[in-house]
Amino acid sequence: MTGHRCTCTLGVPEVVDFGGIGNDGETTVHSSDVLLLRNLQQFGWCPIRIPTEQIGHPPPTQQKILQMFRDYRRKNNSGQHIDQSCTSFVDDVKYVSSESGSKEGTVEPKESLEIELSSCIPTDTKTSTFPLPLPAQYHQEPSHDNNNASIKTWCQAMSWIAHQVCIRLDIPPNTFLSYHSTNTSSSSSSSSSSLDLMRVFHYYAVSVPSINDDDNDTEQLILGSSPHTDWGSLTIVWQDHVGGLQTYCRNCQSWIPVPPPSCDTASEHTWNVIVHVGDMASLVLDASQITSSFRSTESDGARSDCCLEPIANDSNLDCSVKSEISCSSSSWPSPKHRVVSSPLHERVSLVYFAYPPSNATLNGIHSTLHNWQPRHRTSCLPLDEYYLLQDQSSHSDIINNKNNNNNKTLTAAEMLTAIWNLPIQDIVRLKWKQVYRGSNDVGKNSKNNSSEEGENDDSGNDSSLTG
Ligand SMILES: O=C(O)CCC(=O)C(=O)O
Ligand SMILES: [Fe+2]
Repeated sequence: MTGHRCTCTLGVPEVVDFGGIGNDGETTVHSSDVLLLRNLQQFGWCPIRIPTEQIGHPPPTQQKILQMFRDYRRKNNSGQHIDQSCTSFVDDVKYVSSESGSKEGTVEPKESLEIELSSCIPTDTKTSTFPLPLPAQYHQEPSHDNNNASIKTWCQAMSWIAHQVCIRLDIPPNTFLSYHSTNTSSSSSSSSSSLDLMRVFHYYAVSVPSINDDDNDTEQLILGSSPHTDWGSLTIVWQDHVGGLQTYCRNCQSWIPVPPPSCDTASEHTWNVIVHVGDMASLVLDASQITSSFRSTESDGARSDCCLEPIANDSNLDCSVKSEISCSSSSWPSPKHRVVSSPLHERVSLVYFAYPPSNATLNGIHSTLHNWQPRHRTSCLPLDEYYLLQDQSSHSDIINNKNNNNNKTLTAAEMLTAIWNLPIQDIVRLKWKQVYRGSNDVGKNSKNNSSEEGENDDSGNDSSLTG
């Protein structure tokens, strides 16, 4: 499998253990929180270990997820894997048989199940809650005919983890994550339904016959997920022991495997997850404010090893130039990542995509987090690196003029300006339109859209990014 150890000075982020002693998660900042902060600032991702007893439900197993997919395929009367693109619902869970995330439109050899967080909230939670209740609600022993309940439990657990990350970093509520509201159907402007969703992936084992036997050096890579950054605020990934998730090290310009849990550590006693910084968080972040909250209790002995670099105050320095100099200081990069399919082993993962409140804007979140103008942000990641700011439509979509009404391609900087004051929900809807192919489906909220608005993705109601 391609990918090797990162040889540059950055190394890889150390695992953060949420089970450390004295963790009250509220007032005291502990060394594990400092490590979490440093990892996200420096690498844009961080492996986290959480004792199952904190979550109240064991992590999934590969076996359980594979059985689940067999069940859903049977329900969909489809024994097929890759050939035909289809989406269908079993209650709240959407089955997606194939998709593509690349501009080339290549079908990625995987299938997925998708659930929106708003479908997973216990019905007795009528008011907004923060953090979300632990998934005790679904604590019943999962059985084969109870797949949806298991998926909801996992989604709630992943959501809880995302909230814990924010609490530990002292990130203000309703910036990276929304207070939860069950009120998804309300059109009241004061209520903001959560856009968060979880996807369960099954990556097929795919091998490509070698064209030239002598050509041993040429590795045939099959990508279960093409290179991308995540659009939202935070992503939480649980992967099985097979591995295949890789992160691009912009420093040494190579793909680095994100170590999967070994069979030993992949026990029911521990959730091993990865947290990724998403594009929206990366774009709005002023690290200095959060860093300063860590500095304010410098006398705390547990934090004596805290040596966070102050954010560079050369904020007028051109971003791309800064990235040439160093991406190792507090920049909260949105990590580019991909999934390489194994020729031998099936792989499963849970991926929880967290978004800011749906009616927030990047501008508003930015103001809450700090008082800068966007062009003065200190992030050293060049704007071209954000997939949120790229048109990810396949070439054929662009040629067919489906997504780009006047054929004008915006630069990343123009795109940032175009989306800066848009409600997050409009940005997300536009992004899903770019990557979902093979059906009229518009991805997230498609079910809600069709029932509420009675129209498909050609709706004229969407904001346009085409200037
Ligand atoms: O399956 C994984 O490990 C990651 C998938 C991913 O990056 C994504 O769907 O955005
Ligand atoms: Fe991703």
